[in-house]
Amino acid sequence: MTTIAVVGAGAWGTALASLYARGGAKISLLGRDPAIAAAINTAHENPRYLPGIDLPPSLRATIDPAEALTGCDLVLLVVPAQTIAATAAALAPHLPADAVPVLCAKGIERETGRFMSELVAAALPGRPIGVLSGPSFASDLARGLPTAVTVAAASETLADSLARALSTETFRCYASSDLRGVEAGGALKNVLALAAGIVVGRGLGASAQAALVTRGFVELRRLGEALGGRPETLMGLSGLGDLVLTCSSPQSRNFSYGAALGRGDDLARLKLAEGVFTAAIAARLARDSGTEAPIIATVAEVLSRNLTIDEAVQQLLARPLKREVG
Ligand SMILES: NC(=O)C1=CN([C@@H]2O[C@H](COP(=O)(O)OP(=O)(O)OC[C@H]3O[C@@H](n4cnc5c(N)ncnc54)[C@H](O)[C@@H]3O)[C@@H](O)[C@H]2O)C=CC1
Ligand SMILES: O=C(CO)COP(=O)(O)O
Repeated sequence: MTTIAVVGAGAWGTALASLYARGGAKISLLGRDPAIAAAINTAHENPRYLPGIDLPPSLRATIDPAEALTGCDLVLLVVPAQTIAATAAALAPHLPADAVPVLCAKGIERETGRFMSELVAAALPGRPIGVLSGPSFASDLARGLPTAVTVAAASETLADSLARALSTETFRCYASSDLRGVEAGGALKNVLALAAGIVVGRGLGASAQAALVTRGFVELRRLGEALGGRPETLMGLSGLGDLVLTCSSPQSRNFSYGAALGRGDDLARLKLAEGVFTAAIAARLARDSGTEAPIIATVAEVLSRNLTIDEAVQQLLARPLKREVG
């Protein structure tokens, strides 16, 4: 049986760990906050990140890396994208030599433009790497609702074996060897979910929302390909699938952040919205690769307060007319 360690006791890490604990797997959950670990172990709830959701009593959380990581075959890294490099480096001394890191964060390092797999390859050299990404809300997964995602690794054999090890009766993992395509889709959809939220929060209507998602997908596909992803991956669960989910539901924190921005609400107390950190670097990668990505560029400008939302809408509508395809 595969022994799994989950690093990060936030919403997604807790949901994944509870899924595997329910399935009877050998699983440990590594957090940072002793109060949250204690609540998971005794009240079987994560009151901060998954309030009101019953966790399996067999799930054990700890804040001790050695306790969580000793003997693990797979280590799921489920911390915010901008902290992945530091987290991987801190884990290195505790990780068994043959443990495979599986990245579950969605983002691009904002200062360098490096993808999560590049950061982890540098911090944990010589290890094969997996990526898990796709349309999957933590609260859905934690409640045992059916969910399907993509699990990628450069080697097809490893991707197949990771997909087998990480699938359960309710969680279906499709294998892929397109690591970059899976990572690009997950990172870019967050920026587009911010845009969809802005459209809804500003009251621009369902027609504008559909146009935004469709043209947003064109950008995700174009830029994803320019960054090395395969078109079929970008049209799959980790690209189109996750874009559709997060651009249409207030359950998405990126969508909600965009909606708050669109309404002019206070942003201070909102939850993690990874797109906020990815937007500017995604816009820069588009510019550097000569890829047309006006929605992504506009989101970056709005977030940095260089454009108001009304100016942004006007600018997008005033772009020269063009053929839809080509
Ligand atoms: N929540 C969801 O439905 C899904 C989230 N994800 C991705 O998973 C990643 C994590 O998201 P969530 O768990 O939802 O976020 P969260 O905000 O619920 O939890 C983040 C966790 O990371 C820890 N953390 C924060 N800063 C840290 C640092 N500097 N070093 C180490 N740990 C740190 C926090 O203590 C917390 O346990 C994100 O990249 C997100 O896009 C992917 C799929 C679904
Ligand atoms: O990635 C997710 C669902 O697949 C979660 O989306 P948010 O981070 O926007 O909540």
